Amino acid sequence: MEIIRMEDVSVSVNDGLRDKLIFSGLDLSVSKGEKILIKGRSGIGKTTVFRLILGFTRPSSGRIYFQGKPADSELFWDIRKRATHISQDSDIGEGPVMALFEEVFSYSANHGKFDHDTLDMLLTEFSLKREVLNKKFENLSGGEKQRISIIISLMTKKDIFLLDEITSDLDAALKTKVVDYFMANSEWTVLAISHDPEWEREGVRIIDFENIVSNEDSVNKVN
Ligand SMILES: Nc1ncnc2c1ncn2[C@@H]1O[C@H](COP(=O)(O)OP(=O)(O)OP(=O)(O)O)[C@@H](O)[C@H]1O
Repeated sequence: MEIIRMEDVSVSVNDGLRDKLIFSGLDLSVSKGEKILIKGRSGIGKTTVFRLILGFTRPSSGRIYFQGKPADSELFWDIRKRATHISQDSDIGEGPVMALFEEVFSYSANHGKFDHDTLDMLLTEFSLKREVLNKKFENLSGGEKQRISIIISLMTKKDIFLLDEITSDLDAALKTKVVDYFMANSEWTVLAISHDPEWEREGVRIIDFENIVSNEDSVNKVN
């Protein structure tokens, strides 16, 4: 079943001086349960695709459908209820890690989703000791921050995962564990932006962003 469809989508942003085209001509179809790896050079617009899916960036032209329906403000709310975005910026908070969990799970959208057993299971799964919960988030290593972000995201019980470079600071064994975890659930739809070859697994659709959009650079190259 197709859950997300983009047709001929262009995105422009105003950088304060002028409207700048980020890309145009994006066609993308995502089926439920699919695992997709998005590759492409820095700045080409990969994260922008996640923002389009969540409705935080609107297309300047083209169409977005969610389960066959044209996406409007109401539908973007439905998507946000089902989707979790782990940002490339792993600095998601300050203060004790446990307080961060308490804060995230106090939001009305996440009410009732916190449970200690799942947290313990996920800490073990990703090789974190329970003591990490008492440490200040800002003092954790990059890899620890990434794993805490992953755990928070998993505990919100969503089924669409938008993962932006979530394994960049992990060692090889942990990269494998994280990718294994996201691959194992056939119900989850996973879109991962990554430069890690670890994501290039059998069954993963690899999209080279460079090949599916046009942008000013590619126009310049042609001319
Ligand atoms: N709100 C905005 N205002 C101005 N420029 C923006 C805005 N949002 C995105 N951009 C620009 O659009 C381009 C694409 O950004 P995006 O984050 O999608 O790229 P990316 O492919 O994910 O890059 P990276 O791999 O470095 O994360 C960049 O040049 C970025 O500076």
